[in-house]
Amino acid sequence: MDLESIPGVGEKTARALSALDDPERALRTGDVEAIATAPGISQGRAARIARGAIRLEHDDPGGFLATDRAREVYRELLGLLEERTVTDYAARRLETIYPSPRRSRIEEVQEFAHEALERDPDPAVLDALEGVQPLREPGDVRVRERCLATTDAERYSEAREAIPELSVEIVEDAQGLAELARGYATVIALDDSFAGVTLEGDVQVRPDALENPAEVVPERPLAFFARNRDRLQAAVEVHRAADLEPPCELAALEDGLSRLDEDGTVAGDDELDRLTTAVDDLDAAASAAESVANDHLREAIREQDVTIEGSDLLSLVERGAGVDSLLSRELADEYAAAVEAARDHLVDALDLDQGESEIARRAFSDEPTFPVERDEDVISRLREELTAAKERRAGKLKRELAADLADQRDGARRLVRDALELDVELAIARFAEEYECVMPEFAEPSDLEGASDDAVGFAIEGGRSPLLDEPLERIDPVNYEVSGVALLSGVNSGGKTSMLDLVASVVVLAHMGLPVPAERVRLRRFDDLHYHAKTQGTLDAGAFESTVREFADLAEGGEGSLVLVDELESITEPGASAKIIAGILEALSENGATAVFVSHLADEIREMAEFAVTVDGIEAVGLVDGELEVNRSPVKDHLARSTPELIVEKLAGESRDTEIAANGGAPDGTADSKPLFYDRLLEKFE
Ligand SMILES: Nc1ncnc2c1ncn2[C@@H]1O[C@H](COP(=O)(O)OP(=O)(O)OP(=O)(O)O)[C@@H](O)[C@H]1O
Repeated sequence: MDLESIPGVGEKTARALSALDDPERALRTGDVEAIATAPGISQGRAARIARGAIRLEHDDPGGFLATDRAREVYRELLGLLEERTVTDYAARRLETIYPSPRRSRIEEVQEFAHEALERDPDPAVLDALEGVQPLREPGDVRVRERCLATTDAERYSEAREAIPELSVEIVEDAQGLAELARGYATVIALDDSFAGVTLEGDVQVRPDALENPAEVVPERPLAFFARNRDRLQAAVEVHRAADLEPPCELAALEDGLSRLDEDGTVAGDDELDRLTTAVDDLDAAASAAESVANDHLREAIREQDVTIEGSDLLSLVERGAGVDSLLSRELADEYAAAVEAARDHLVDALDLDQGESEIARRAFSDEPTFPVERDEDVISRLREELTAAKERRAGKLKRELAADLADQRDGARRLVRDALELDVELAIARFAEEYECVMPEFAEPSDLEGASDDAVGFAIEGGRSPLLDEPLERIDPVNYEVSGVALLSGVNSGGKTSMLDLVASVVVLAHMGLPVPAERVRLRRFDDLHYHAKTQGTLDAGAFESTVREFADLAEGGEGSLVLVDELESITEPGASAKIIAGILEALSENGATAVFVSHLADEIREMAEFAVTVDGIEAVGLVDGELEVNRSPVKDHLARSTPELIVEKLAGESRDTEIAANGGAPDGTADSKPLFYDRLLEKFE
């Protein structure tokens, strides 16, 4: 894919994108999180780039949302969908779903949405999703106890490049290797020439090391799993809770993860734990062993009566001998017992094996001294021995675990991706469930050929606007169908604006490829949506001029457009408004656009227009306790009575009833002049 051909992607961004692991996959699947890992690309920009790539793929000219209000409606709908995601990934991914005029794009998302509607937003799945996040690449791994060695300068550079986790050292000869082995637990020699050389310490000759980095640094593959352990675990739980088909063997992955600590070390191995504890506790255990011996000896000396002949004492003193000699002469057995207790303590406390015990026992000499002291050299040797054993064990376990997990890496990536995609699907499923949505039916132009008279613009049955603040059960489902151009009249607060919001929401969601909040919706595929909200107050001359200009553009290219306009008359004086609106409607009608204009001047506009413009009406069916009772579904071809007319009608009716009551049953027209007045007003409305 030529990245620069994506709308909105210039040379610099293309370069940033090509730094991604698999830019095409990220763009094709709308993986905003992955795109946003490219240098200098924010999440918002990543979503725009993903939308650009989709537009390129579907040859979509863009610009479906042609006005501010249309864009606002899209944002609000997107907000409602995003509210229903658990992960940030899903929220960002939803931003790549936008209204498109292209059939191929709509059908692509529809296919996804159909699958989404099959999903069950089980709370256990939503809970498990809380822990899922896109996988992180492990940071720099440094392994200090192992090094690579070579005599060759070229090989040295190669090694540094291939295995940056380890130090690489240049050596002259086997002597150099031996020196290195003193500083590192393991030395890996890269040159063939060292084959057969035997040296003290763990020195391995592996000329193939650079080709098998995972064997030399199992820490590398393990770091990926260690860094992402909790995320992977959460993704496993999502698959279980949602009963999803897993892309890898869950039990094997879980087993591998359970053997891994977050810092990349292998967990749950008794031998490694024993060695680690022994190294950590060595000093403390040696001190405790000394105390055991000294307490023992002190006790023994205290209880012993030491009898010594004068001549012996004299010879001892003359030889300058100390109490040690006395100990060896008089308390040899007690001393031997005390030292034995110290040795046993050290071996037991550190849980040493036979070879280690042999070294440990030498830490306390048979030569009597008081107080008893450990031999530091022996303790150091023991420490080296234990540390080397620990490293060997850890290395072996890491290599085994890395080999077990190596095959799981791709599966693990899929596992997390599938879990995150499920969140996107569940958000759509929850939206559809909460707003009782259905998939809309698109009437393709071919379906309409030869049937242009009853060609549908849109037809909504039982629709409920998701933009209304009311809870769903308080919203009356409405029906409305328009083909061509229509005026929508109606009582104040009858729901005209809400109707336009509903039409816009349904059309936007349908062109996103998503389900719509209605019992049934049929519509044609539109090229763009021009939704003009009600302007607050009269526009000044400049703003008025620019609005008229906008409509001039519309009048030029309205075929395929859906135009929704709310009370355009407020832009100027009523008389002028009616004329302008009539002119706009004529042009739109000639161009074959679909349009709904909400207006209180429907009657006047109809008179001005040079074609038979349809006027639909949202009517009050009566007044209940001073409140209008409204039939919120517009009546086709029917100018709705205005609220004042309804009130006058009500007053006329009431005063007639009062008169009848006063005259004992029949109105005579003499008792009161009010009914006459109300009737006169009513006549004006006819
Ligand atoms: N379908 C519906 N079900 C329930 N309530 C609704 C419905 N449609 C509108 N309403 C309620 O009626 C109120 C007024 O609606 P809306 O603003 O759409 O009326 P309007 O006819 O455009 O009013 P105006 O003539 O003053 O511009 C809304 O705030 C909403 O609470």
